[in-house]
Formats: sequence, C-alpha cells, structure tokens
Amino acid sequence: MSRFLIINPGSTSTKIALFQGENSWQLEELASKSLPVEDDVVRRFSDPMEQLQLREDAIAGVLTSAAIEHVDAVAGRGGLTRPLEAGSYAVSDTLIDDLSHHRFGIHASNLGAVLARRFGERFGVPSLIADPVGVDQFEEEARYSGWPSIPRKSMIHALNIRSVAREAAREMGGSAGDFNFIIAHLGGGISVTPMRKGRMIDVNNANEEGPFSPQRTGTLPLCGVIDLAFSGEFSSADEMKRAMVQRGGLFAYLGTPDGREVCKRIAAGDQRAESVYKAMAYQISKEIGAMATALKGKVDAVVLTGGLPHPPLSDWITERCSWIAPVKIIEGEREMLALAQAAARHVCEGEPLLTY
Ligand SMILES: Nc1ncnc2c1ncn2[C@@H]1O[C@H](COP(=O)(O)OP(=O)(O)O)[C@@H](O)[C@H]1O
Ligand SMILES: CCCC(=O)OP(=O)(O)O
Repeated sequence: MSRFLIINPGSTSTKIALFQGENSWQLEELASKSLPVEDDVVRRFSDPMEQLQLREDAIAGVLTSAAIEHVDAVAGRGGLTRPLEAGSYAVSDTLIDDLSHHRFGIHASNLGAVLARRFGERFGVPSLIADPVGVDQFEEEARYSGWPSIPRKSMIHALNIRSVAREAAREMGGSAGDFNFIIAHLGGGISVTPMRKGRMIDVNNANEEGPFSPQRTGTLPLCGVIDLAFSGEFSSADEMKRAMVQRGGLFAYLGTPDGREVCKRIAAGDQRAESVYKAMAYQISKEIGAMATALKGKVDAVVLTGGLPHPPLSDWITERCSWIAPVKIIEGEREMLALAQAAARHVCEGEPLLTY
C-alpha cells in the first residue's frame, strides 16, 4: 500500500491531503485539511513566494502532529508554467526557477511545485506536478489575438477540467477521447474550454479574458483599459495586473468574491446583487456559446464544474445554453484526487514522469 502527500496552494489557503492505495483507480483519502492563509499575511506578502516559509511550517506542523513519517511521493498543483502538453512532470530545477520567479504569471499555485519538492526531500521520495495551469493544447487558429506581439495564451484549470472530463465521459459510457465537451470551470477564476476528443483546443485565458469571475475582470473594453493604465491610479503595470486578477469581478461590484454570500443577498431581496450575478451568468453563457463554434456545433455535453455552479447561477446558465447540448453539473473540484491519481500512476503503475 502506497501513500501520497498532496499539496494545493490557493490564494487564501493551502489544501493538503493524504491518500493511500495500490493503484490509481482505488485511492482512499485518509485525511485532508485546509490551512488558511490569514488576510494580513496576504496583505503583507502580496508575492505568494514570500509566503513560502509560513506555508511550509503550517504543513510541517500538521504532519508532525499527525505523526506522518513516511509517504511514497509528494504531488503539488502545477502553476503558471511555460506552455506544456498535459501530463505529470517531475519537479526539476528549471520548473522551480520558472515558478519562483513567476516567469509566466503570478499565482499562488506557483508554490505547489516548490512545496512538493521541499516535502519530497524531507521524505526522500519523488515530487511531481500534474496538468499544470500552463497546459497548452491550442489549435493554431486560437493563438491569434489581432496584434502580432500579443499572442493568446492557454492558462487553464487543466487539472480539474481533465478530471471532470473523464468523469462526464464515464457517466456517458465512454472515455474523454470519445466526446466533444464544453467544460466551464467556475471558481475564483473561470476557464471555459472546448474539449475536442479529450483535447482543450481553446480557452479564455483564466487570468486575462472571458467572463468576469468572483475575483477577475475578464475581458474589458480596450480603450477603457488603456485610459485606466495611463490615469495614474496604478503606480506600476504589476500593480494594475494584480488588481485585475484579485480585485475585479464580483469583488469589484459587490465587495465580496464569495458566491455563497451573493446568493444570500439575492435571497434577501438585494436587487444589485441579483443584477451583477445575472450579468456573470450572461457572460459565462456567451463564452460557452462562442466555444460551441470552436467545435463547429458538434457538442455532446456542456459541463459546469467548480465551486459556483449552484442555483440560481447554474439555472440561468442552463436556461441560456441547453440549446447547445445537455448541460451537466459536476460541482466542486477534484484537484486533490487528480494529483493523488497522478502520483499513484507513477509510483504504483510505473508511469514515467515527463521532463520540464
Ligand atoms: N454553495 C455555493 N453556492 C455558491 N457559490 C459557492 C458555493 N460554494 C462555493 N462557492 C463559490 O465558489 C467560488 C470558489 O470556487 P472554487 O472552485 O472552490 O475556487 P478556486 O478556483 O478558488 O479553487 C467562491 O466564490 C465560492 O464562494
Ligand atoms: C490562473 C488560472 C488558475 C486559476 O485561476 O486558479 P484559481 O481559480 O484557483 O485562482
């Protein structure tokens, strides 16, 4: 029986879990914990890499108090890597270097590989990432933006989306390679991808384009962005970029990025909250409609996943999109299990790790 430590750093917490099993399809979750990163820590250390020691100590504390002295591999959520094929990658020096310097963008998930290596070394076992945010399966046409020096980039919730695709396909009696899906991961960030026979051939870049999300602006009217950039409101490009991904969307309109809180306000009759939430559903639906054209209308199912697809949001999206294909809801995210499966495929089934 092998054991796997899984580490998934998000912007406000580090999720950890311990899985056990003899193969990748029968894994038991022995324990899991979400270790919050306090608001004042996020404010003091706005670069997630500055939070590394605090997060490492918090994980070490849990492992010590639970007397966990041995694991067979450590898997971390892969962050904003260079464009890569999907798969499991050994944590290498080059990977650590790219992520620690946020070379392909800043996000807390960049800590995943760094923490996986640190705990892999403590236990003397391999460390890996799987299906990182930088997975790029774009068709050539999807790379054009309209300005040659600004190609479109794939930044996507690949780990959860690929796992959900396998689950949707299983429910439909096949494997992901048998179907065309549009999968919308609706969480703090939003990725809407047309998945053709298992490949994510386009996506709104979850940090820069598409619908607004709980924290992100999504696509903005271009001239307004140029005016804002030169308005003096922001002292650097990095500061403005951080605002667009951390303080946009629901947060900017309603002062909270929490979908549950918005639902409560709507239930209490808050008209403003309802209008903003409906607008988010409208933008998500338009993105799903656009991605249907990437699949030339041949869509077997639209799948909604992540923390947000609950009524009324999921009903509003279903009402607008069910003409495209049946809308399936696979709520929540499977990132921890998907990482444990990747670790088990390597340790128990001998799947080699790719080189970054
Ligand atoms: N039952 C719920 N109803 C509405 N929104 C929810 C519900 N549960 C979680 N959410 C919202 O989902 C979002 C987070 O989704 P999740 O996929 O967990 O995020 P992340 O992408 O940050 O991992 C938050 O806005 C959260 O408030
Ligand atoms: C940058 C894409 C990854 C992402 O948005 O992750 P979260 O939704 O977990 O912030």
